Amino acid sequence: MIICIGEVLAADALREITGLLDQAGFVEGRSTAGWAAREVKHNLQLSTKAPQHARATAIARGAIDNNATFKSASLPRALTPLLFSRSETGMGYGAHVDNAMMGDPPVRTDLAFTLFLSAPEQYEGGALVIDDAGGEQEFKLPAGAMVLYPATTLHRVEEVTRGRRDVAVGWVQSLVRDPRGREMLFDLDRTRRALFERDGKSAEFDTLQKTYSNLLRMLAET
Ligand SMILES: O=C(O)CCC(=O)C(=O)O
Ligand SMILES: [Fe+2]
Repeated sequence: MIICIGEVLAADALREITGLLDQAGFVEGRSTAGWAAREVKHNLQLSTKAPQHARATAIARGAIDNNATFKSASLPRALTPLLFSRSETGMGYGAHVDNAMMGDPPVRTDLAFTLFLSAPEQYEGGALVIDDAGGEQEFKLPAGAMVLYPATTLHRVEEVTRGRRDVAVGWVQSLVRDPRGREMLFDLDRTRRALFERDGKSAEFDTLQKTYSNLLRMLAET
């Protein structure tokens, strides 16, 4: 399941992050790629030691952690630190698969996300292309929007042919490892919320609520 979530970052949060990134120095992106992905990773990233990193992370994480759709779809158990990546003209990231485990303490990368920080009009090329069961799908979303996708896929970022593409990327270890389980819980969650919205706390809602909770109990690992 690949989902796009609009307006994860409000305009003021986006403005503050892009302001921070405009003042920051970026370093070669290769250092954080696995040994094979390194060959095809041609971008820049904000060093985690840069003074802007902590503030930009705090703003972005505040928005991501509070996003209801993100929580419902990913059921986060842990997130890796955010990576602020920049692709200038001529840069991109060839086809690769993300490392299964990242960070210290290690986070299992069940899901990956790209939070777009540049508006699509600011660059040409630079689409994130994800190769999933249905074929290749391209994503180039408005600034502040996110694509959340299985980290198990081969994916790439097309070369930027004009302008500059800034994004924040991260990975999620889900409470529910099996993507089929996550999808069922996501569907049930949306349905129980819609039913509650429509009819209030009905008997049907209570049953659905029970099913959601019991399925989560059955599938969640902590
Ligand atoms: O920039 C993106 O949209 C994705 C980058 C990526 O695939 C990665 O950092 O592993
Ligand atoms: Fe990747």
